[in-house]
Amino acid sequence: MKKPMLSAGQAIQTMLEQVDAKAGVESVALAQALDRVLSEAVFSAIDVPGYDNAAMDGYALRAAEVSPDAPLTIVGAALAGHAFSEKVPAGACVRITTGAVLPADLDTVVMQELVSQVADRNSLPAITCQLIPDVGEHVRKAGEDICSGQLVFAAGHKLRPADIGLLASLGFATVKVKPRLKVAVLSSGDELIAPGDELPAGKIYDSNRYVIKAMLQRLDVDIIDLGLVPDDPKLLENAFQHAMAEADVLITSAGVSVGDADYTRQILNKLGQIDFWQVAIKPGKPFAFGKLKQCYFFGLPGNPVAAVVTLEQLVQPVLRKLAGELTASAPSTLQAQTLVDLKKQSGRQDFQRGWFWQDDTGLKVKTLGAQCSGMLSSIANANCYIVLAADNAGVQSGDTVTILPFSALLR
Ligand SMILES: Nc1nc2c(c(=O)[nH]1)N[C@H]1C(S)=C(S)[C@@H](COP(=O)(O)OP(=O)(O)OC[C@H]3O[C@@H](n4cnc5c(N)ncnc54)[C@H](O)[C@@H]3O)O[C@H]1N2
Ligand code: MOO
Repeated sequence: MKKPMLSAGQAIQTMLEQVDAKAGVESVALAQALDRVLSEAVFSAIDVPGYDNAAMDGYALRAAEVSPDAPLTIVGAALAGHAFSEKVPAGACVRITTGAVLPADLDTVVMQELVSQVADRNSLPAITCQLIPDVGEHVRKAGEDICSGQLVFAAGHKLRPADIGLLASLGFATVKVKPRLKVAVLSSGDELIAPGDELPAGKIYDSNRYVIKAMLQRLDVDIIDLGLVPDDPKLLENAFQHAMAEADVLITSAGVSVGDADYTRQILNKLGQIDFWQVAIKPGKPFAFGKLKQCYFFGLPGNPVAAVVTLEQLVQPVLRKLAGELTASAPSTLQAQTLVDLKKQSGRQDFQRGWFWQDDTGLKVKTLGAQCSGMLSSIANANCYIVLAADNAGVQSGDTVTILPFSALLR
């Protein structure tokens, strides 16, 4: 009996169970660490801030000494980078700027806008406060952001821009990260012509390799471009051997369906193994996963939209695990009202391309023209998928549908 096709969830689960994060550690300069995945947990060696300091420009004083009738004599100034280290006598205060060390024995900062400049009984410059402050007001306490010894990031965290700033604030000049994945990419098909070349009749431009590489750039992997490979089993096998020697992953497009020139499966069987080659999604049914010894193989369908959808939905979570990223939670779906009818044949989970927006009554979504899996414009003009379950038989305008906003790979 024919084996039932895997659902998208089952396919992802099957692949995730079979892959382990790439081994190895690299030390990189912090300025080069954006989008890299931490290979070990990061703990802070210092308190941030390192000392009690002013959160406002104004006057540092003892809150208990503030009274409208008792001017506080200004005995000095504490500036950011220049502490006031003398003793502050009773009845006195210190001019202070934002970020300056709070002088010892003082507990509060009053904003300069809330004081009046006066003279004390010896005609020295002094202030009175218009309001009685709370103790500790406008003081940033040592360690209130991060304490020495605190876990800052777990191993597997992918560094975002603010994380780089945080690591700099903790004094890290370098960080230990996982090595980047090496991903080989090829397009196969005798009908393909490189963009820029003349287009003879009956040929098309290779778009898959370009969209695949662009999406992979968002994942911060090293790309090995194996180019355009014609439907020639020997040349395809050579390209696969090249990937096996140099890459952690090979991503191909086309050649995994049932066409006469679909050699990919034969070569995979010869050089490695195929785990599965069909998934019950539309577009994207002819999707193959396998192994070429140490190199993982993802065979994307040739139809351009199917290639994009399978790379984003099925391959992305596996690449993230291979890159050592912490297992991410399932992508967040939203509910929206469709403003168009949606046709659907039952059998496969459908990823229709849609455009969603918010209006006064909630989230709305519509499709933009035909949903053919050969039409890249359907995805280039979209910002989400409308996800219809395998057993859904169509949706009417006004119904509520599940949408999945595009992930970072497509934004
Ligand atoms: N009898 C059947 N025919 C097809 C089936 C099926 O189940 N039974 N599945 C269809 C589906 S679904 C898809 S998707 C395609 C995928 O087939 P392949 O992955 O083997 O790819 P090809 O047949 O070589 O190409 C399909 C289509 O995509 C164009 N293409 C291929 N590579 C590129 C590229 N790099 N850039 C732009 N466009 C590309 C190619 O010219 C074809 O038009 O099979 C269906 N057929
Ligand atoms: O994957 Mo195919 O593109 O479903 O039509």
